[in-house]
Amino acid sequence: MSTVIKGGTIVTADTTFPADVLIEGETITAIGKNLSGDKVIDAAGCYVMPGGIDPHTHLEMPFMGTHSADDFSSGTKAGVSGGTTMVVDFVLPGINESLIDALQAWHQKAGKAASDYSFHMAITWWGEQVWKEMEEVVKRGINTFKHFMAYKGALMVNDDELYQSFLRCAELGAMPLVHAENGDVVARLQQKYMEIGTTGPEGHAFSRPPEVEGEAVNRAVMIADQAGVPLYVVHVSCEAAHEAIRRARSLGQRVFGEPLIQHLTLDESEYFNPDWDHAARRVMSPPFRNKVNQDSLWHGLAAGSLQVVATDHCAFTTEQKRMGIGDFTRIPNGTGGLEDRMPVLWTKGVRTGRLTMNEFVAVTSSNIAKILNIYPKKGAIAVGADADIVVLDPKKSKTITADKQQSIIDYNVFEGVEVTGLPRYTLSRGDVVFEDGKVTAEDGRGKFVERAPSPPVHEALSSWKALKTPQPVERSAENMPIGV
Ligand SMILES: NC(=O)NCCC(=O)O
Ligand SMILES: [Zn+2]
Ligand SMILES: [Zn+2]
Repeated sequence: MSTVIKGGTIVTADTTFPADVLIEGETITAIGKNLSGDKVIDAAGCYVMPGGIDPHTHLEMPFMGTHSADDFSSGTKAGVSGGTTMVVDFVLPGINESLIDALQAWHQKAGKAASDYSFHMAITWWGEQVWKEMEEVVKRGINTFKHFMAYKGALMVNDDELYQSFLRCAELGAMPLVHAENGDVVARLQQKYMEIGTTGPEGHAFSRPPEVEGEAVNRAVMIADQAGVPLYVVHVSCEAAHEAIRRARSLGQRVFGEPLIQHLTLDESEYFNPDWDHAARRVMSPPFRNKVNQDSLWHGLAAGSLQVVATDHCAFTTEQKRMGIGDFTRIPNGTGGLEDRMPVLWTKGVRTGRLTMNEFVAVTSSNIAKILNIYPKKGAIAVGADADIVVLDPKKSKTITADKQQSIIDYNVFEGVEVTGLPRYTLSRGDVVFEDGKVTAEDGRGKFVERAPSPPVHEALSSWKALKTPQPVERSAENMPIGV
């Protein structure tokens, strides 16, 4: 069966032009004028763009004594409602747990995904077993390893572990990711604010100032440079972190930065709300920042010093958040956003002139597809690409409300925000998975996307580092001290 998307304007990361798109099976097979197919999707007045890729989600993740509430079913359905057709989730092995066992457990959970997915592997502990298993993980289609520089006593790894793991990534053609915050200082600041009686959600923000993030990004950048490996910094929230990335890139280092839609559009005043629930629902790490930091992130997207907009979707219900009444350090960290990332970014970015439509496509799909080495199978409207497509109607509006969302939590951090520019249709590998405001995708239709190691940036950096490695000085006998 073939499908043709007719009458729309194609928007890619590079260009914009009117054309129809023909899909046969799961793949785009032609792009041009006056195409015909068995089934017609009307895209008149719409933009036809690659489906979004959200490279940072935590679905059904065990964390802080509970589990994130959205699973691979509700999470991917939230995604397709907002035009996102692929998520990349984090496999989180327990301490001393085999990476391969943890990977199998995540495959099990992801069995109900309604759209495609892939995984990053987290390095939560270090030892010979981890070093060995990293190779097998790469063979199983994962080319990214995540490191937490925060969450002391739980997920955090130290600098020596980071360096060893980064070296291993360099050998395997994989890329390290970091959650960059100085976990030791955060732990002390948490203690300080609890001791002086700041027990509410605002204490979470006070204990994670931009400086602790900036320091950690600088450290990770230095370690990656010494290990000779590219680096991807997740949830970049402030100028201090952005500045470290910008500087590294200006020095020729291969460093990528990922702001979240939450940090781009919500600010720290949320934590000063007198309603405890309101403030706690917005507790995430790093916390929301002030407007100056927000502006820095927008500028980075426009300038290209930041490349990707993600969500870090890690949703907890109000009841779960209340685990931290009287002690902000126990509020499960995380917020939702999978359904809202694309509409909010279109509304606050493209409609305001902060981003072009092509930049929108770049930061929501194409750039991350290249970084993850799955381009142009994903992240492209091109012959041969998977037919993961969003038909975005720039006139369609809604007011975001938890009552109508796919996510199973009981609130939405974007509650009341009016968005204009919504999917008319979302297609995943040729199937219409969202249409007319309704999700039509079935659980379990999503496929695991394997990602091969050694993307071009990795290869280039390895060659350059090999060329630049300091060499021993060859000394002849007459230049050596005599009789020693
Ligand atoms: N970001 C957050 O607060 N929760 C999810 C885990 C993480 O990414 O740090
Ligand atoms: Zn994180
Ligand atoms: Zn995360």
